[in-house]
Amino acid sequence: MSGQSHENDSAKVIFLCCPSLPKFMGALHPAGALYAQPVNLKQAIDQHQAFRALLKRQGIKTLEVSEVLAHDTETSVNARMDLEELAAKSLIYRAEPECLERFKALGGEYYISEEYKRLVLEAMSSDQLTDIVKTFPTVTITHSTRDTGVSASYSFQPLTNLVFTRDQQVTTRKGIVLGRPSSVQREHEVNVMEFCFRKMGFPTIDRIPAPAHLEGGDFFPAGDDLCFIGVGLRTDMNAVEYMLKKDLFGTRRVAVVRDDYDRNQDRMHLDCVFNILSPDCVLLYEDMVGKNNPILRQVDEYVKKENGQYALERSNIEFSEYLRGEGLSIIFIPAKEQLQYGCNVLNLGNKNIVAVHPTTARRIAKAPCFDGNVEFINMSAITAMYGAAHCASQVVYRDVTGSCEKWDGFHNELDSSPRRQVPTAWGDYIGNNA
Ligand SMILES: NC(=O)NCCC[C@H](N)C(=O)O
Repeated sequence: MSGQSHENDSAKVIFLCCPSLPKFMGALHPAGALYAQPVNLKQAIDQHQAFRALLKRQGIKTLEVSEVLAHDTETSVNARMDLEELAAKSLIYRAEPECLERFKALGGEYYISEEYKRLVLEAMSSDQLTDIVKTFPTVTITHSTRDTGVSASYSFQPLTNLVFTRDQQVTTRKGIVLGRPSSVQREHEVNVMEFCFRKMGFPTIDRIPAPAHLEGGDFFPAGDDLCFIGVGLRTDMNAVEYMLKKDLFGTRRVAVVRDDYDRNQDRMHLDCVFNILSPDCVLLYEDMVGKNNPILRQVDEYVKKENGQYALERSNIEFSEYLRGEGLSIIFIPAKEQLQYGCNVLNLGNKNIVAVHPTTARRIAKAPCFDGNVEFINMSAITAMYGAAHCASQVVYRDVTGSCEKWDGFHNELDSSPRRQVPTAWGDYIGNNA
């Protein structure tokens, strides 16, 4: 059970990840962790909590990664063992290479063995296991001449960007497709999200294979007929071709929005420069518009043929021209607002927009083409990490009927769509907002 047809359909279930220990580690060196600026962790946590509370007020079920990892582990041995298994894959024991032979000769192999690791993990609390999953520690053992006979040093590959739950996957009409991030700092995030989806009863339908790269911030659903996928700094054409070939987008047309020239971290994903506010109104970064613009985006449109295969139908269409051709009105976002995540709004459905830039919020609210509601939320400590409301949320289920009903997850009588079934595990989930 997962899927979304249009960015403006009513969001029902959103995966989030509250900033925590990995963020603390990332804040030690912001640039190395793919952050824009130094990060105040307390502010990031408070702002993220406010974001979650806003979603809850709108009747949306939010599933938080750490809570999901720990969910049921006190009452279900199966859940506990699954988490231990994931932690075992995230914790690496190794011997200092130059000591290896001597280490073995002295019988030290046990201390880097799977057996010892399992013993260690079995005794840990769920919170400890969750921290292991999120920080990916490597423990390097050397031989010591005293006490226990071994000495440890530590290094980590913390999941410093897991807060941006948008990016590890895309949720299309067909369901969740696991991605493959471009940045080495983000490569372990996908397995953690996969674990969470499976645990909460949201099956994934495929996974982008190497060497292709796909990040969720590049994807927008725009109805049964059309979706958008950005190709540039993060997502590549290999991934798009894979998705087209396996019909993972599920729409008749796929608009590939090419960023051939810009490829800038400030505009790393499509959701940094574009967004969908309603069936007929979009946001677009103003300074990339125009055929002669040095950072223009161009659209190649693929159309599904009678044989079920996609074929390239039109190419090199300037992005704003393409949008207008689709009958969409455009609200242009100036550079200053784009840099502060003006475009990175979250559409909760039925034209309910969460905006993180106050001027952009007002710009949308007064635009003649927009007749929905805008709520402003301060996410400055999250934008310091190069993302905002859209990046920090993965909508895994949107209701096509447009219902604004609060959904409890146990049943949804309005949903008659054959491609969606009532979820299993997450209906019982006791999160902060249950
Ligand atoms: N969809 C998005 O634009 N996500 C933001 C990701 C920010 C993160 N620091 C990154 O560079 O990957």
